[in-house]
Amino acid sequence: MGLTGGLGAGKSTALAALQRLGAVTLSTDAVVHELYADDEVRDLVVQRWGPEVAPDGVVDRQAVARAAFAAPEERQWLEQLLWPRVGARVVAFRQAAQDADPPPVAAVVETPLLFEAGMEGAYDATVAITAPEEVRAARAAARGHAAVDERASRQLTQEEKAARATHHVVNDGDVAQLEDRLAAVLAAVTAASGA
Ligand SMILES: CC(C)(COP(=O)(O)OP(=O)(O)OC[C@H]1O[C@@H](n2cnc3c(N)ncnc32)[C@H](O)[C@@H]1O)[C@@H](O)C(=O)NCCC(=O)NCCS
Ligand SMILES: Nc1ncnc2c1ncn2[C@@H]1O[C@H](COP(=O)(O)OP(=O)(O)OP(=O)(O)O)[C@@H](O)[C@H]1O
Repeated sequence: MGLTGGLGAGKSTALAALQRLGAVTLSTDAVVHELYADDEVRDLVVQRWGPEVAPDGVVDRQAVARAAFAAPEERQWLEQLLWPRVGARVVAFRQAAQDADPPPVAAVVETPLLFEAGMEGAYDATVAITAPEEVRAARAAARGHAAVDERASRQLTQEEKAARATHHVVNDGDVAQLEDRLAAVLAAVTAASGA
């Protein structure tokens, strides 16, 4: 299953809840973070944007975000560098889930740009997590991400994500409520796949 949602909607919180419910999970944001520890990736971003994006040889993601969201072609360059590498990790994760005995309840991949990247066809079902705009904006602001407006403008709106997804979960209560709603989604997905 593919899981998505806007900035600060609660994707990571939902992914953790799904893991508690017995799913195996992968966060593509976490994969991206790991990829920056790869020397090849680090050297390529330094070649493009200069040593200030990796002070002391360690990639500073805030600095990368500022450089990447400064212009569409910079963002595109970064996405073209990272997405194939992320894709390879997703394929390996799904293969491992398929080979597991006993099989997990579900294999869930969190992908913020699931629909924007045209990846939805790769999943049997998709779920969009949304939250009331004011809650989401406050949570996103508390994260202190660089280039929040630029990230948001590269994404579909919450309404569009919800309309495209097989399942839509509103994260407007506490974490226990979110988990209950996700349990219902898991039950529906499992029933639909005949598992
Ligand atoms: C720009 C980077 C360095 C910022 O790192 P940072 O630690 O500040 O943020 P993090 O990676 O945790 O992402 C937080 C959120 O930002 C948003 N975001 C990330 N990349 C993008 C993007 N290319 N376009 C729009 N929004 C994005 C997502 O909503 C994501 O959940 C990093 O996100 C990155 O390398 N992005 C490019 C790769 C990508 O497209 N990742 C998305 C998943 S494959
Ligand atoms: N139902 C909830 N109740 C209380 N706090 C929540 C709830 N859902 C999420 N949060 C909090 O809101 C913040 C953002 O949630 P989370 O990290 O899950 O969102 P995200 O969509 O993955 O964000 P990002 O786009 O920044 O990666 C976190 O600090 C999280 O603990």
